[in-house]
Amino acid sequence: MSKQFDVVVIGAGPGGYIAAIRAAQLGFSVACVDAWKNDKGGPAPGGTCTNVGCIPSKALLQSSEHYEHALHHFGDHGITVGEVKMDVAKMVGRKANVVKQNNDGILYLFKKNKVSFFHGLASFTKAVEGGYELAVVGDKPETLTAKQVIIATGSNARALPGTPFDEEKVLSNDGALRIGAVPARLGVIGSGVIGLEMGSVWRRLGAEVTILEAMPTFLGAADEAVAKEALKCFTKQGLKFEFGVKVGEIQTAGEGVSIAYTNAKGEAQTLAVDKLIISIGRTANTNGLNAEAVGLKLDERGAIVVDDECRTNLPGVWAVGDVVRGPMLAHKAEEEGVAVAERIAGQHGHVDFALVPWVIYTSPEIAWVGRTEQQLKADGVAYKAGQFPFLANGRARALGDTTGFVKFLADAKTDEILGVHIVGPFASELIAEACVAMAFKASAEDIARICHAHPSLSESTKEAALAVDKRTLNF
Ligand SMILES: Cc1cc2nc3c(=O)[nH]c(=O)nc-3n(C[C@H](O)[C@H](O)[C@H](O)COP(=O)(O)OP(=O)(O)OC[C@H]3O[C@@H](n4cnc5c(N)ncnc54)[C@H](O)[C@@H]3O)c2cc1C
Ligand SMILES: NC(=O)c1ccc[n+]([C@@H]2O[C@H](COP(=O)([O-])OP(=O)(O)OC[C@H]3O[C@@H](n4cnc5c(N)ncnc54)[C@H](O)[C@@H]3O)[C@@H](O)[C@H]2O)c1
Repeated sequence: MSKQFDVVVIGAGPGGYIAAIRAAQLGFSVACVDAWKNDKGGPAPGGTCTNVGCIPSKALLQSSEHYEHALHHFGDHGITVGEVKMDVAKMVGRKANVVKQNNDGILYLFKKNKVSFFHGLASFTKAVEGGYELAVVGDKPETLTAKQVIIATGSNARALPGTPFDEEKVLSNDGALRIGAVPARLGVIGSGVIGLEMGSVWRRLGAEVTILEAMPTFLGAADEAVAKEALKCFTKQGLKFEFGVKVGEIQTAGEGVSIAYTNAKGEAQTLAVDKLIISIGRTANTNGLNAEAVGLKLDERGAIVVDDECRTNLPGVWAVGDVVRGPMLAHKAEEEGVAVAERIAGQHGHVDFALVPWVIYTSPEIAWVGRTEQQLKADGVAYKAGQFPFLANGRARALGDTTGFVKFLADAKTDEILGVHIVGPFASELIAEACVAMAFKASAEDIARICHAHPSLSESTKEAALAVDKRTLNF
């Protein structure tokens, strides 16, 4: 006997669990099915983000940053500590607890919002009158029928051809978060977000980290000035980069890992490391959905084809998050999940893809929203730029972190803010003001006229807005 719901959500990552909660808030009967298993085989809702992504990576970044401060920066504050040691097992255990708190939090939210949760793999069996039938294979097999289906099945790490992840020596994001002891030499392929965040964690803990990147330049999606400043800082910290490389054979026989590659000059090189993280992007995950049973359309890269409003080619079937086009970010998945639930309810769900912020949680942090200077040039937009360094900010000096700057880009004629780019302390938090301002189509002058608390890092945002009109007060 099948269990009937108005809405069945497949996947309980940030896209899925948020869509399920919003749909329940709107009065629908909702089920959410998720296959993720914790170490004991039990449910672990939250998807990649909670289990092997956003949350655990930030837990390790925090622990390793504390360690680095104790080693190198406490002395500046007059603090002497005894021998500083890192218990990696304890750090990883703390991370596991943080993850579990988030898993439990989602189960609690499902209960609170009366979302029925099923632990298992959901697949389409057939289209039925007014909806779809789905099979759940898991602890307890179930058959569900749904008038509307929201697919939020996320993504998987992309492997290099011929080099599968063994999670012992060749690590995806999953293995990179579970390393049990600091490797003496860590290799990373790909200088994107995961490479920088995970490379930073293990570098702080004492590994010699070498990052091999195929592109000739660093962080092509970021504003060039930000990328330049960040690269300078990371290099000073000891991360080693090689750009413009072509990775060849990777050997794991014997001790460690050996990576053959050609450098930017075309010279054959070999990198020998103890562990290797491969972070070269992710691919949409539709494994196990049985898309063929209902004729769900995928693109050539395996992502579900959707329109701007997350509608698939099938009536009543929607898809959100990493499994569809667009940036693979948790907050983008969440926004799409909310918008889809609202559209199902006949409301005007809306996501402004131009205003999805990016944050890289390194030290310095990197954050931006809107267009970069190079994009504005390419688009032929006349703009004004204003920049303010944290070096001139009193709070940053008191914190002991004066790296980086805030940069504003505003329309030359109307002064509307077109992009805000931050590299420096708490960029992840500061960027929210720029998101709000841009959502309300604020001008740089609007920000410049707003009273910001003193002393605060956010004064640098105001000063960068003033700099657009060449009238900074503290620089
Ligand atoms: C190391 C790392 C760090 C990251 N850090 C950040 C960050 O700081 N900020 C940020 O915004 N983004 C970050 N991301 C990206 C973020 O994790 C993803 O964008 C986000 O998780 C996508 O959410 P989603 O709901 O689309 O999919 P996912 O979170 O991948 O969830 C999909 C869920 O669906 C389940 N599933 C799949 N198929 C089925 C099926 N057939 N039946 C049942 N269940 C199924 C999966 O088991 C999984 O639980 C990070 C990613 C990684 C790898
Ligand atoms: N803070 C965050 O928001 C955060 C953190 C981690 C991950 N994520 C998400 O997860 C996604 C995946 O992260 P990622 O770091 O794997 O991907 P990425 O797209 O950020 O970076 C991949 C990098 O690998 C390089 N590359 C690709 N193929 C290569 C090859 N064969 N040899 C050498 N270099 C190669 C690319 O040029 C690129 O610089 C991110 O795009 C992001 O959406 C977000």
